[in-house]
Amino acid sequence: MSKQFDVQVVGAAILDSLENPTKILLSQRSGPESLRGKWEFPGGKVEAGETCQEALVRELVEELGIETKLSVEIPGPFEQGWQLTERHAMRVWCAEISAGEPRALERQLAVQWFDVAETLKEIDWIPADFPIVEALLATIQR
Ligand SMILES: Nc1nc2c([nH]c(=O)n2[C@H]2C[C@H](O)[C@@H](COP(=O)(O)OP(=O)(O)OP(=O)(O)O)O2)c(=O)[nH]1
Repeated sequence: MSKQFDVQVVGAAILDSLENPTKILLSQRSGPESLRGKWEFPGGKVEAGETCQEALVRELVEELGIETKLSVEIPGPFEQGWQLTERHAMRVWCAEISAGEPRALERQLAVQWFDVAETLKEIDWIPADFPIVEALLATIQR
């Protein structure tokens, strides 16, 4: 679909193993108030002069203190990925940690591993993430 979004966001589905995923690492937002306490894919906004993949690797270093290897993208319906709001769209990649122990280094309330198979659907996600979670589950369970 061809729709242009003003703000490009990138996020990562960080899995314990790309070959045999059992756990996923999520961040819990502290703000804004409407999203406080909700869980999300770690990531953030792409800055000028960066590719989406560069921005995602940078955000994961800044937010969680980890180096990551990105693998396949979870493709959304738009060129810019998945619609989050009228202005924001997010591209999402599967990823694996290559170095470091994840810690909440920025404004997150928490960073936590969740069981992919049993809990992914029961998590208090940012509502805009639901279709991405469905697509992720379809990708993983294939
Ligand atoms: N990182 C991330 N953001 C998401 C997800 N779902 C969702 O609606 N969003 C929204 C929340 C924010 O409005 C926007 C991402 O902004 P952000 O605040 O995480 O990015 P940032 O750290 O680069 O931004 P800034 O506060 O430094 O300006 O996208 C998600 O799964 N992950």
